[in-house]
Amino acid sequence: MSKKPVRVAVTGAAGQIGYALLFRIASGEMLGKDQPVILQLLEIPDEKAQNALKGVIMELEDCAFPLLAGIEAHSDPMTAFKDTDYALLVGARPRGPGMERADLLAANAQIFTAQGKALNAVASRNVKVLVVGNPANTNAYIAMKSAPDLPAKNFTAMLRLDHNRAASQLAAKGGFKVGDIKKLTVWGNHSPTMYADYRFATVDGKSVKDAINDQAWNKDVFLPTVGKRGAAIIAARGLSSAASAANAAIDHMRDWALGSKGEWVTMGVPSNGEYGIPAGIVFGFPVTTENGEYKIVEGLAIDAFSQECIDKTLAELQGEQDGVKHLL
Ligand SMILES: NC(=O)C1=CN([C@@H]2O[C@H](COP(=O)(O)OP(=O)(O)OC[C@H]3O[C@@H](n4cnc5c(N)ncnc54)[C@H](O)[C@@H]3O)[C@@H](O)[C@H]2O)C=CC1
Ligand SMILES: O=C([O-])CC(=O)C(=O)O
Repeated sequence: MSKKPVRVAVTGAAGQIGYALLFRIASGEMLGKDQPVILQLLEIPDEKAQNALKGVIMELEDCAFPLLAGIEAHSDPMTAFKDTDYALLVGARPRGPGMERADLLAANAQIFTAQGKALNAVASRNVKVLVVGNPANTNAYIAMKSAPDLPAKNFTAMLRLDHNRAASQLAAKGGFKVGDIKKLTVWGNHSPTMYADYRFATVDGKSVKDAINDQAWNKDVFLPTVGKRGAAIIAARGLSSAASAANAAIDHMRDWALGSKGEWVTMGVPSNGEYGIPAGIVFGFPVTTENGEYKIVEGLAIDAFSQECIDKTLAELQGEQDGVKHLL
């Protein structure tokens, strides 16, 4: 018997990431090739954006995806999020050249307050929320705090792009196949302060750190390259990353919904105090996922260098959180 369709809300559906994301959700890459989906698409109530959304919907129709059980266009989160099982909060202003993601805080914070409230009011009580719009960790925190009737653990932020970038850089450096790298993680904020950590990573059971054996490269090349990759793409393309961001969103949701089969993945999730991160801070952690739930990998040794990196990214997140206190 075929499965009952699930509802997937996507905001910013007519934007660049939306355009790289929706077709893959509709083709079953996110929730499985046997899972029908109803897309509930949100754009701002502006004629140009709504027209662009219409065009995207026409293209979705023209793909004749067998798993696409319905498409809705919305301009109000209260209708877009009705009964939704998954919510991908992409819609927000992207940064341009010379901006840091934190510069978007003021512009984007109100969006996530309103959308958190709407999720609280109308979404499925089990809704799985992924915040992509920047600054992603703090926006996820804002949405979570604005939705007190939903479980806090259902609000996550995207650090998977950083995780995938780190894997790709390591593969190039060590001559590994990217898919063979296990137990990699990125701690903290989706910003240049993030700490991509390959101390535990393995390829075929062997230590990646031992194989690379180059702390100067780690500190002076790898961490800045991964941390500033978003800016490098803006400098090259004139626009922020979109296809790779959509790909990471698919990876994040797929693993959360369908399980990581024992492998570590990175998700930005509200801390319960793990590794000394104060409860409630939405922080990148290594997690494993099973049966629709994620679990933070605990008990990892944190050396002095790692602690310094973690403290730095935490301090930045706490600063961002302080900056939005008045909205919550
Ligand atoms: N977490 C991550 O790893 C990454 C995050 N991003 C962020 O994702 C966000 C979206 O990026 P793009 O798609 O490139 O931007 P874009 O400007 O191409 O599209 C954003 C869309 O969101 C819509 N929008 C704005 N406010 C909205 C609201 N309140 N409700 C619904 N829709 C709304 C806009 O009309 C626009 O169509 C940006 O904040 C960007 O910085 C981008 C790449 C990676
Ligand atoms: O850098 C940006 O503004 C977009 C983004 O988050 C990324 O590519 O990591």
